[in-house]
Formats: sequence, C-alpha cells, structure tokens
Amino acid sequence: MVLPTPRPAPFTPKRPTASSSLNSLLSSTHKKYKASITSESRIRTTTSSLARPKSSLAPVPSSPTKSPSPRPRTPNTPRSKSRGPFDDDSFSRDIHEMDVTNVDPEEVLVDFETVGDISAEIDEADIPRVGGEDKVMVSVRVRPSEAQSAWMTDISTSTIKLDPSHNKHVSTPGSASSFTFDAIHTGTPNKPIYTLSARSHVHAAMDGYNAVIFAYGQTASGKTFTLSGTKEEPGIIPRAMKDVFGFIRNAPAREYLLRCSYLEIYNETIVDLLAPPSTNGSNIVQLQGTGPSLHLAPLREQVVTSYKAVQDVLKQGEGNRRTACTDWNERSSRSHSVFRVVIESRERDEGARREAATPEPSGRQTPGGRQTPGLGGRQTPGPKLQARGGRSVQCSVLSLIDLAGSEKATSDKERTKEGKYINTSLLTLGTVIGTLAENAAKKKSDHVPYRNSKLTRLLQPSLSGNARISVLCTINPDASAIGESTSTLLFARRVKGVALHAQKKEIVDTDALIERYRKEIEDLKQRLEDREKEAPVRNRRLSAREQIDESKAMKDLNARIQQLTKLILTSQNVEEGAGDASRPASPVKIDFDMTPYQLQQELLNARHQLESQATQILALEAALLDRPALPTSASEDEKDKLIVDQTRTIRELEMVVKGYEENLGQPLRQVKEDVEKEWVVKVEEEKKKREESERWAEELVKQLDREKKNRTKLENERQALAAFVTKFDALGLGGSAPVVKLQPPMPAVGGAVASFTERRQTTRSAFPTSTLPPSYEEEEPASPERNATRPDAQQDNLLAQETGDLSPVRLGMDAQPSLLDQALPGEDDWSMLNEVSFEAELEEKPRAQKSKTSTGGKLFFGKGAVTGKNLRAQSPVKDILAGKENLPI
Ligand SMILES: Nc1ncnc2c1ncn2[C@@H]1O[C@H](COP(=O)(O)OP(=O)(O)OP(=O)(O)O)[C@@H](O)[C@H]1O
Repeated sequence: MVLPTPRPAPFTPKRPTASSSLNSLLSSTHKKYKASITSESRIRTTTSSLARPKSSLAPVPSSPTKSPSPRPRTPNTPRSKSRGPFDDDSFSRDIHEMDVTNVDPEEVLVDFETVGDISAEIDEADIPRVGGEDKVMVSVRVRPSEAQSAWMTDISTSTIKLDPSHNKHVSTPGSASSFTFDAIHTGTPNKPIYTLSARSHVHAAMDGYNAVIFAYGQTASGKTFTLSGTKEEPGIIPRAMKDVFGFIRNAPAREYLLRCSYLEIYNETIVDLLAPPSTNGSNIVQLQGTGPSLHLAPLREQVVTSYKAVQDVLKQGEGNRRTACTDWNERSSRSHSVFRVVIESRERDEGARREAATPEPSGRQTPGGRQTPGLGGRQTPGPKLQARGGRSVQCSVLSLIDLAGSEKATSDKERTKEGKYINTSLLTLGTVIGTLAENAAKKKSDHVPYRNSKLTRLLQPSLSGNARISVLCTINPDASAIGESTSTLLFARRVKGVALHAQKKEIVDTDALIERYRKEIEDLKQRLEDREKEAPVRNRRLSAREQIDESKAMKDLNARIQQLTKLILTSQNVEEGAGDASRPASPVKIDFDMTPYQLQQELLNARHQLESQATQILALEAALLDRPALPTSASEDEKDKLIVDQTRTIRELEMVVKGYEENLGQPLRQVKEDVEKEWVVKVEEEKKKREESERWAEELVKQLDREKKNRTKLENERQALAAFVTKFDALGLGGSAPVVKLQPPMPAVGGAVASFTERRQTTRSAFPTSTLPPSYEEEEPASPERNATRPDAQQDNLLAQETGDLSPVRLGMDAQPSLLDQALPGEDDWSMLNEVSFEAELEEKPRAQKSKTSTGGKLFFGKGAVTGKNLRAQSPVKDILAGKENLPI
C-alpha cells in the first residue's frame, strides 16, 4: 500500500505590521486558516516586522492570521476601503467630488512648468536599456524568506538556479537547469526593481509607445508588493506615476494629457474599479472590437493633473479590489488588476513657451490665447488632445498589471472557484505567450488563442507586438514551493521569446474646434473692448441700477474669456508631490459610455460647479481690484512714489471741489434763501387760516350746545304747559266740552315747524282777522268771507279749543317760530326764551286758580277772558305772551 505523500506546507508569509497593537494581536495567531473577506482582513499592514533580517535578506513575511470575516463579496458588491500603499490622510477627498463630465482636455494639460518641483522625487540614475526594444524584458524577484532559500541567485549575471541540494526532492522538468533573465532581484526595497525593470518602459510610454508591465507568480510570492508596495516601500505603480510627472518636468517642448482607469478581471468578468459599485452591473466593462481597435466600454477614466490626483485614483481602485484571506496569503488578490494610464502629448508652440516664461498675474492663463478643442470621439473615450498647426498628437497607453497568483486548490469553496478562474486565465496567458514565442522563433503565424480568456483578450494589442513589455516574475524561495517557482520561471523563459515591434502612435488631427474656441475668445474680447470704449458716454445716460447691470455684464464677459483662455497647467501651479488645491477639482472623471441620464446629471453638477467657480473668480477679481496698487514686497522707493502720486491726485480733487464751491455756492445759497422766505410766508398764511377754522369750529360747538339746551328747555315748557292745560280742563274751565286728555306730540326734527304751521292755520281760522298780527295779514289775508269759504275752519277752531292747542306758549312760539328755523339766532332772541320759566309759571298756577276763584272771573288763554295783566304780573311767560302774541287780553 502506497501512502500518500504528505502535501508540503504552503508558504505562509509573515504579515508585516504597522502598529504594535496589531502586531501583538497577530503574533498570537500564526496558524494558517482560511477566512472570507472583511474590511479588516484587507488591512494591508506594513513592514516593521520586515526589519528582522536572518541573513542578508530582508525579513520574511509572517503567516496569514485568522480573521473573523464574513463571506467574500460578490463581484458587484460595493466594497469598503482598505488600507494600502495609497492610504494616506491626504486621501480623504471623496472621489465623487472629482466627477466632471465635460472636461476640456486643454484645461488639464500638464507640461514641464505645471508639474511642479519634483526634483527630490526623481531617480536621476540612467535608464538601463536592458532587454532590448524588440524583446520582452523579463525580471525575476525572489521574495525574502525566513527559511533557507531553495534557489541560488547571481545578480551580476541575472541568473537563478535551484540549489542542487533540492534536486533530488523535486521532479518538475527543467527545475534543475539555470535561468537567465534581464534582471534578478532579491530583498525588500522596491526602488531597484522600478529603476531596473520598469522605468525604461514608463519612459517609453511617455515617448509614445504602448507599454505593459506585469507581475506574474505564485500566490503570496510578492506580486502586489512589487507593483503597489506599501506606504514605506512604494511599488512600481506609485513610482511610475511620480516618474511620469518627472518626465513631463524634463520635457519643456511638450505638453501632456493624462487619463487613468483601473479595472479588475474577477471570475472572467471585467469590473471598473473606479465606477461606483452597484448591484445592477453598471460597473461591468465590456471588451469591444478586435485587434488594435479593441477598447473597453463603459470604462471610467479620470484625468489627472498631479501625483496627488493619481493617489486618489489608486486609493479608490485599491479599496474596490477583491482580495481575500487564503491558505497562503492573508490578503490574496482574487483578481487580475489593470491600472491604465492613457498618455496624450503634443509639442508646445513657441508662443506658449515664451509666455509661460513670464507668468501672467491671472495664474495659468494659456499663452497666446490657447484654443480649447472639444472632446475626443467615442472610439477613444475621454478627452483627446488636438493636433495644433499640423503638429501631431502622440497617444500611448501604460498598463500596470497585477495578476492574481496561481494556486492549488484551497480548503474554501469560494476561493477554489476563484482559483479555478485565475488558473485558467493564467494558463491561457501561458499558452498565448508560448504560441507567440514559437511564432517568433519559427517565423510562423499560428493562431493565438487570445479569446480563451478575458485577460489575454485584454492584453492582445500589447502581446501581439505593439507594446514594450516588462514582466516581473515573483517566486517564493521556499523548498515547499519549488514546483510553482519552477513553473513561474518556465513561463518567464517563454515570455522572453516573444517578439515585439512596438510603434509610436501619432495622430494628426486638425479639429475645427480649436478655431471655434479661438474665434469665440476673439469675439468676446472685441465685445468687451467696444463696451469699455462706449462706457463713459453710455454711463452718463444710465441709471445707477443700469450701470450696475452693465458692469456685471462686462465682468461676465471677462470671466468667460478667462475661462476659455485659462487652459494649460504651468510649472508654477501644479505640484507633483502634494497636489495643488488651487487647481480645479482633479482628477476629473470622464465616462462617455454612461447613459444619457447619467451624463445629464453629471453635466448638471459640472455646470453648478462652473457657476460657483465663476462666482469665486468674480469675487477674486473684485478683491484684486481692491488690493493696494503695489505688492507688499515693493521697494520703499516705489511705495513713496505711489504715496506722492496719490497725494497729488487728492490735492487736485480738492481744488476741483473748491472751485465748484466758489463758482456755484453763492447763487445756490441765494436761491435757497429765497425759497425759504417764500415758504415762511406761505406757512404763516396757512397757520392763520387754520386758526380761523379752529375758532369757527369752536363757535359752532358752542352754538350746538346752546341749541341743545334750548331744545331741552322747550321740551320742559311743553310738558309743563301740557300739565297746565290738563289741570285747567280738569277744573272745568274748558266749557261744556268734555275733558280731553292732552296728548302732546313728541318732538321730532322739523316737527316744530310743522306744528307751528298747523297751529298758525288753526289760529287764523279761530281769530278774527283784525286781531291777527300783520304778518298773518301779509302772508294770507284773512277775511270773514274767506273764512266762510273754509268749511272746515269752524270745526278746526272747535277742535283747537277742545284740545287746548291754542295755548299761550304756542302762540309765543308762533312769534318765535323755531330754533331749527333759524340758522344763527341773535343773542337777544334767545334771551327772551331763556327768560321763560315754566317752573315759575307752575308756581303761579295755584295763585292763578286762587285769583280765578276770588274774582269768579274766567281765565282764558287764547281767546278766553283771562286778563293779561294778571298773567304778566305772575309769570315772565305771560309777558312774552302779551308782548309777542298781540292777543286780546
Ligand atoms: N520582497 C518582499 N519583501 C518583503 N515582504 C514581501 C515581499 N514580497 C512579498 N512580501 C510580503 O508577502 C506577503 C504576500 O505578498 P503579496 O500579497 O504581494 O503576494 P501576491 O503575489 O500578490 O499574492 P496573491 O497572488 O495571493 O495576491 C505580503 O505580506 C507582502 O508584504
């Protein structure tokens, strides 16, 4: 019975830790196990533990540690951010703030001036030309290990060979032979890896060639460490991007436009790592077209103008990458990741260079009124530089690829499934590379199965020759991994055989948009100039409000001109290291494959941003106008001169003001005095008039009071007389006529006049004409005949006697008709009435009765026989009656 050979223990990299607390936590868990992804499990720790060298090699990574993680995420599940080489406090900016749909490529150009001072960052070492331009550059990196390395390396000859002591333990074909490549790397530092194995390719990309750098190797062999690195030991990607800006810095004759995208191939699905994670698959990228016209859509690209912007992009992409804890690697990449930089560049024109040399006060205004071309076509998403004046635009793509590691079946089902996809695609890559190498070696053109995997399809344009390629093969030096390492080295050897024939891609494109923008700027400038010329004349005609509007319109024009001409980043305002906060939001995302609705939304947002920026610009302009005419750094002489000038201006203005005062002051004062006098007279007149009116009103009030009093008195008199007549009748002095209870009418407005008229007519009919006062005669001549003609006269008279209506007072009232009939009665007339005292009369009543009894005579009022003498002696009423009524007494 053959016992199964025990499976060699897989490499268990020691996890470098950044914090001591985390370190102590992890040091207690050196056991290997599997776990699913969590944000914790994806924490990339750094290298304090790497400082534990065993020999000349750097310390070995620790074993994976258990993480209480939930299940791995599905491709479309939004993933949380993890800490990685690009995690930094400066990454705090939300990537969505940088979304701008409509990016003007001219506005995001980077050139040697705009890139800032990066001298401290650039490795000035000569770029080694290893590998040749028609061959793939292949380097091997041996990861440090705590265990004895199974491989012997000779860095000077770039050779690696399995230690002969292990030959007897392995049966992998070819493992015994030695391998020679372009470079062999050991140790932890990433800088030599970049300098020797990547830098020339980055520069080739900047020169207009497509370039691909990818890391290939067994899981946990150090691919991600090599490409991304850590914060302390940045990998190829961050170094390459710094170098890109350094390259621009050293290329004063050209200007560049950079666009980044970041994607991963997970379980044969291409996912956009920069698109917002979504559940409806909107971040799934499709491969469209074939061969050289192959492109990815929809793919979000971000225009970057500084290294800081690149860091933001990397951070977002890293946060979205799928990693998981496996049996071999605590944070294993479960996908192939591709970071792409599209580099467009063109020659700068002479005018631009000259103007750039003398910085404009308005910042990065484009020299010579640089035209703003539109965006590129859909075929190449994102903004495209436009060729200028027949000069071409170079376009190249730098792809930095971190392949997932080949691995054996794991104890986790999910990881096993992922591993299957990973291994299949790596196998296909191997096959494709093998075929290409064989075709190159044997000058054949056998079918290359690019289509067998997404990875090879994606790499097709590069692998088919039109790219400079650098392959970094990472190996685990442990004896337990000799099989995988040998396989990696064999792959590397095959790759070495692939022939390349990379070509620069140049576009000559004379897009009319440039002219359109240039013309718009010229038109706007002309309009502004015209308005400025007319301004003094026009402003005299305009109201204050209109003048404000006019000045706003001019400011708007100015703002638009500045917007259009402010195009190119200059060395003064872009910093390669820390980024430039004064720059417009950058990097700027472009995705022309979004739905129209999404594009509209982004456009709307961008417009809002533009508006608020325009407002800011206006405010800054205003502040600029308000600032002192001299900078604070101006020399004392200049300041003195300015003060003298301004003093002179003030004096001149004072003289002008004085002249006005002298010439116009006196006449104006005279006019003012005249007007004041005139107004004083008018005011006096008006005062008098008002006083008169007030007096008149007071008089009226007084008269009204008197009228009221009189009315009250008259009413009292009436009531007294009514009582008197009643008593009179009750005494039987009214004859045989039955006693009729007096029912005096109630006073009413106009009622006195009506009563008076009625009584007058009654009286007229009752008295002989001769006894009537002349007024009666005049008004209506009374005669017996006439009376006889009045059949009702007798009856009226009788009725009057019966009702006692012919009272002396009423007759008196006849003489003094009514207060209401007189507008303003004289004082004398009223005094007569005032003298009438009914109380006194009533007091006299018993006396009158007594007299009547004693004399036995009759007491008549009206036509009765009562003597006027008695009445007059007893009451002032009787006097009135005697005097006014002219009655026979
Ligand atoms: N040269 C090196 N020096 C120090 N540590 C290293 C080196 N190479 C790799 N490591 C460490 O080894 C561990 C695994 O490395 P890494 O994640 O880069 O492997 P990988 O090949 O990307 O794995 P996978 O394919 O599973 O993603 C990490 O903790 C990393 O820091």
